[in-house]
Amino acid sequence: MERHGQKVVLITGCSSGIGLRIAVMLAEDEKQRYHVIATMRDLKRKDNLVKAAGDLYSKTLFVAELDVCSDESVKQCINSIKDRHIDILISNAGIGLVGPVESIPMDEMNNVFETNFYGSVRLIKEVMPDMKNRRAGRIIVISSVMGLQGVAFNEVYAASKFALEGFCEGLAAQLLSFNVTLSMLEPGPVHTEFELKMIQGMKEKEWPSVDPDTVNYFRNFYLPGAVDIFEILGQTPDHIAKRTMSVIEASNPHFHNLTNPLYSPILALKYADETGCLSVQAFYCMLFTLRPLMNVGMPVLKYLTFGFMRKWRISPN
Ligand SMILES: NC(=O)C1=CN([C@@H]2O[C@H](COP(=O)(O)OP(=O)(O)OC[C@H]3O[C@@H](n4cnc5c(N)ncnc54)[C@H](OP(=O)(O)O)[C@@H]3O)[C@@H](O)[C@H]2O)C=CC1
Ligand SMILES: CC1=C(/C=C/C(C)=C/C=C/C(C)=C/C=O)C(C)(C)CCC1
Repeated sequence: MERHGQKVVLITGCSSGIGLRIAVMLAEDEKQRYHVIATMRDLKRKDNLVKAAGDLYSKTLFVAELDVCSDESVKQCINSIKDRHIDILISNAGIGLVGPVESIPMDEMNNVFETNFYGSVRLIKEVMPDMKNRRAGRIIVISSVMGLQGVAFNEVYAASKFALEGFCEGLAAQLLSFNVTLSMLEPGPVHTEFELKMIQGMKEKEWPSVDPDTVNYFRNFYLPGAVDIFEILGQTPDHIAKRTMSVIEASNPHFHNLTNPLYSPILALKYADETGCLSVQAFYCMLFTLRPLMNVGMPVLKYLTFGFMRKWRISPN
């Protein structure tokens, strides 16, 4: 187990998607600068990762069990690492939740917060004191554009990522005095199992306790819109992994790291108008009246964004 001179990186949620790709990309580093501890809550799901790592498995990439929802599992995993020494922590594990709010049981909402918000907090709390002591370390949190901008029918997921953004914004300032950097990655749509669960899994679902208008808006407006957004803006896990690598390698990493410039016009609406009316109205129009235009492509979305800004007499700068 070669570790000498290598940076120890711990990543959560590596059984699939973004976590898997980040783990493999770091393990493949030509200069072998990273000792990657790729964790997952269920080791029975490690086959895809092991296959993707190939010869690097047990050389630069190691697999360990870690469930971000369990104090015991987090402690056990961190205690199993030599001197508990982690140079780079990548908090990636997360789950989505889509659908009309009135149909979602409170325990499902709790589970999203327990995983996306408390899962990252639990991990950071366990690793940060050692980083502070050593006056060195890097923490990267995979947030989402939905941590900066709410999206209809994703209210609870967005709330969990907003919570994470708020928590980390405070912490990032505190950590600077300990020479520890904290950076958020805010991807837009990425083609992973997450997409399948958030879109495909929703198509056949019944909503017996929800009024027919809301079901109609969800099925016939939101879902086709989300399909378009994934088609037009969707990135690959490889793209997110490359961006993560550049944050790791930056001498002064940024706090926010939006991975998808095509999503920027949507976010610009929010920052252009402090009353919030512009983005709420624009989202309303994009969802209910203008969605068919979106599959003409992103230039249309950009045009619409600036159109709204002109209408509201707001300058883009
Ligand atoms: N895909 C997208 O469009 C976007 C995703 N993101 C964020 O990216 C991150 C990764 O998602 P992505 O790769 O797309 O989706 P995947 O569903 O492919 O991966 C999610 C990973 O998180 C793991 N996970 C879930 N719960 C736990 C837990 N309690 N403990 C440890 N691991 C857990 C899953 O493990 P298991 O296999 O056991 O379920 C899986 O490995 C998430 O935080 C997500 O919110 C952000 C923006 C866009
Ligand atoms: C932008 C936009 C929409 C959908 C956005 C989606 C679906 C974004 C998904 C982001 C993801 C998956 C982030 C993960 O963390 C709507 C509602 C169709 C209305 C028109 C504008």
